[in-house]
Amino acid sequence: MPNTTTKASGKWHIGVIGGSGLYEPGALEDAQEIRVASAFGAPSGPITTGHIGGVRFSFIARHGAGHALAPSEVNYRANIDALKRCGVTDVVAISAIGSLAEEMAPGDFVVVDQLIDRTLGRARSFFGDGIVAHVPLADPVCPRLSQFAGEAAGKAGAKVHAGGTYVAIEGPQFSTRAESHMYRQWGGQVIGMTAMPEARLAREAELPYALVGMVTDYDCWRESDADVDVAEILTVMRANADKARALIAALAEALPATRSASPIDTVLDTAIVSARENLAGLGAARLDAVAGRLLQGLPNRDT
Ligand SMILES: CSC[C@H]1O[C@H](OP(=O)(O)O)[C@H](O)[C@@H]1O
Ligand SMILES: Nc1ncnc2[nH]cnc12
Repeated sequence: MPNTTTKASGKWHIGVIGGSGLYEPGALEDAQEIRVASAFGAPSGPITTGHIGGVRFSFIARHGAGHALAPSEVNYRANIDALKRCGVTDVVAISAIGSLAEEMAPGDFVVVDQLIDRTLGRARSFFGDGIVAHVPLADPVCPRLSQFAGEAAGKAGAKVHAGGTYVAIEGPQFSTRAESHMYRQWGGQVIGMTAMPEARLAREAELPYALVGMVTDYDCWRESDADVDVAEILTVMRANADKARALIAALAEALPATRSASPIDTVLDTAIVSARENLAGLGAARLDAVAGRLLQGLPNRDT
């Protein structure tokens, strides 16, 4: 189902990336499961696409069916590229997160607004191979989409924190106690293993990105609390999965009828520094979705 929406249509098409414990999106009208090939390798799995009200949603489970992919094994580029190929206009990611802040308690939802990247060696850019792009990332999430996602989380019955700095660690091990204390000193409020490079790549693909984290634990900094373990995370996530699906449904209602342009839609206009003639070169072939807007009309030297 390539490119069923263009941003020019004024219609929302929300890509949802479901994290730990959220492997399917809930009821979508006329739901279809599709396999989308990406030039960047295999996405985590099929995409389920359908409508809620007038809004199209396309859902991918980040860790794949049966949670087969570790955070370092997720092909973040393929997932974002595949969503873009479906015609997604905006991406909402839903994640399990640990809390580094007393007031963000297990069960609460946090609409993340800043990220600290401690991941190592993950493919973090679509560009290279002759095409150099430097997108701005000062504010790595879209404030407009985050606002709607936060409203939707509230309507779904969650206690919502508007804003929070997420520390993305490589994992798969949880943090040491010293690291956990250090991240708190850095100003980290929540912690996870997947928001980077996902947010970077969404920005490069000109997709506004929002991240709603569901707090599952207090990591290992809090003396009165047991140290985080997976069983604890999955118990809280299972209890919250219905709320996450309700959030998706509420988002369809929270969005205005028409999608107006976002500055993120055209961020590549001023980010690509390589000579324009290089855009038709070798590296451009696989950028047909991510940077297709800029490549249209250029001769393709690969064919
Ligand atoms: C299953 S526990 C740790 C795992 O959960 C979070 O995943 P996601 O962000 O996809 O919900 C965390 O980042 C770790 O990958
Ligand atoms: N404490 C934690 N550290 C890293 N990722 C997590 N995901 C959920 N809880 C986490």
